Amino acid sequence: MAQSLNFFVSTSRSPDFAISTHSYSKPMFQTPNRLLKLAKSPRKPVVLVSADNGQGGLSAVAAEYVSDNGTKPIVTAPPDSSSIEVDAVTEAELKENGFRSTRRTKLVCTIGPATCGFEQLEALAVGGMNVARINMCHGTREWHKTVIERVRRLNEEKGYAVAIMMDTEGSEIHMGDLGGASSAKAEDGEVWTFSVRAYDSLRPERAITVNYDGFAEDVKVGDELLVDGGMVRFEVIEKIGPDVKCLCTDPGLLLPRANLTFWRDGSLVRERNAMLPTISSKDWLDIDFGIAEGVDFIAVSFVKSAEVINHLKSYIKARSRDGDIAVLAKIESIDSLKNLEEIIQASDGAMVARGDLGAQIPLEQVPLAQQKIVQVCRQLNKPVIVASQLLESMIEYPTPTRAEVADVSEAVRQRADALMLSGESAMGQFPDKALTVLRSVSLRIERWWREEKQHEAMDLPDIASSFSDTNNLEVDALFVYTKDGHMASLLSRCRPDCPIFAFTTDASVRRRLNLQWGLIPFRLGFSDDMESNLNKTFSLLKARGMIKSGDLVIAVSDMLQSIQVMNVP
Ligand SMILES: Nc1ncnc2c1ncn2[C@@H]1O[C@H](COP(=O)(O)OP(=O)(O)OP(=O)(O)O)[C@@H](O)[C@H]1O
Ligand SMILES: CC(=O)C(=O)O
Ligand SMILES: [K+]
Ligand SMILES: [Mg+2]
Repeated sequence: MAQSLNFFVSTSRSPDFAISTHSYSKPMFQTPNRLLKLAKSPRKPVVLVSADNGQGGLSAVAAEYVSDNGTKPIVTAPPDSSSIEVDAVTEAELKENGFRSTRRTKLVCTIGPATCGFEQLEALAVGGMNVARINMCHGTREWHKTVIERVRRLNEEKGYAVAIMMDTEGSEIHMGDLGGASSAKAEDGEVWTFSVRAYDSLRPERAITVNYDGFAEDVKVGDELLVDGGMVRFEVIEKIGPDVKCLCTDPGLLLPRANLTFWRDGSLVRERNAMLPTISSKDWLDIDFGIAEGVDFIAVSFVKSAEVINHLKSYIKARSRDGDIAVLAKIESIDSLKNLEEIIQASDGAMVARGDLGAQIPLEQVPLAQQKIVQVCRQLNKPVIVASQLLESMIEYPTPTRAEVADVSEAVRQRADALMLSGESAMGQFPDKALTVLRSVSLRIERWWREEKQHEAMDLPDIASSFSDTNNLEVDALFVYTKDGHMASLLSRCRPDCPIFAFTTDASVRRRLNLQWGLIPFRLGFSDDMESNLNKTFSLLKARGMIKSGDLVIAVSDMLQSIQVMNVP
């Protein structure tokens, strides 16, 4: 039976909106007309605040609703009305451990030779992979197509909602592919030749192809050449036509297509590639491929401004079947930091791409940049991924370093939406173990947040200041019925203590929601009648043992301006 609650309906505290409170008490709470009117004026946040859960003590829950008048309805065949799509791992987790223990931080795995087989992909899905990333820097389109098909098969056959993220190559300068070798060792004092010449079959010893034609003209004798942001260093000692002779000063392993940067007098040489477009002609072909294959996210490398994001978004809109590929901005250059807010505002999410970022700004600035990017994304309600070298040592070893565990913990503490594995899952020896480390560290830190009531003092202007009280109600789960996912992401942004069950009719919305903090996306056919939606959800979830009678649930929807609080019958 529904529980009796008193609600105060108010607009957010933001100075743009007048405070309007409205007390309301009903077993099944339906939004009063006053709220309906408010919510109907487009783009006005409305906050529903409940006080007094009937069991004494002040409690509050806030749900923010932004009217969706501008968004177009998504047309897809509704799923079978008698079923609910959820993956076996989530189902088992909910059954065994209940709501509290579900992982909130999402996990992205880069797929490479170590993980491209169907069984390997399945092992990652079982291990908690929410998003599979394919990096167009590596492999052929045929290879990527096979990976996409396998992930899709996994979703269809096993009920997963693993999303696909395509990461563009971008036009930064990088080495060639080492003629098929998996790596090459550069030793101290050796002289290597970097050249724009393509060595077709036989790569001479200590010779590296560079992908940028202007390379030999742009570098100067005395420049420092950094591979992968400093993993290996060279000094330019001589230029002979297209060949540039470089002396190895910091030895290390050269990996295929490793990124190259140049430093002169202690600062990064940027002019050389300022003219290169963010999205190269090869990238556009890859993007066409991604659109044709129906990827869920396109992550744009080396974004410099919001313009390129807007351009890509309109390109996708014109070409994609339902215009529903989300565009993520990779923050990995000085320019992207300079234009951070406008880039993130234009994007559907962002990635803290610490690998290249660390090659462009001093390493000691990377942690602060990360914190800033995560915060801006939260403010602007965009999902954010923390990426690169989280568990780098696990490429070779089965256990992480303590420092790596601390780094992962910090990203979880910052409440990033997602963590990403790169080489650890693409070509490492222990992809499943690395994923397990991300999963267990996430769970541990999230539990700490709840147990210690470590609710951040983050200022989210559009969310009721009663946000911290949200958790006092001790709700077991938030249910959100969402067509395009927007309402679900608003709830995710609040980072509540309880999991958010996001129900959507659309399989691609379900996959995209899988990147966002705390959302457990389900695919379910539903109508405008919330009462029947709830009854149906309860009976389907109860039948599968994912909820039980007495669980306290708050339900919101972006089709109807309603919020309901009830115990599962
Ligand atoms: N599809 C692939 N085929 C072969 N190797 C791959 C593939 N994807 C990734 N790798 C390997 O895994 C490593 C780490 O992957 P990652 O995606 O982080 O690439 P990256 O080269 O560091 O570039 P980026 O800056 O785009 O992340 C790569 O350097 C490469 O050796
Ligand atoms: C992920 C990525 O592109 C980077 O860290 O550079
Ligand atoms: K890339
Ligand atoms: Mg990068």
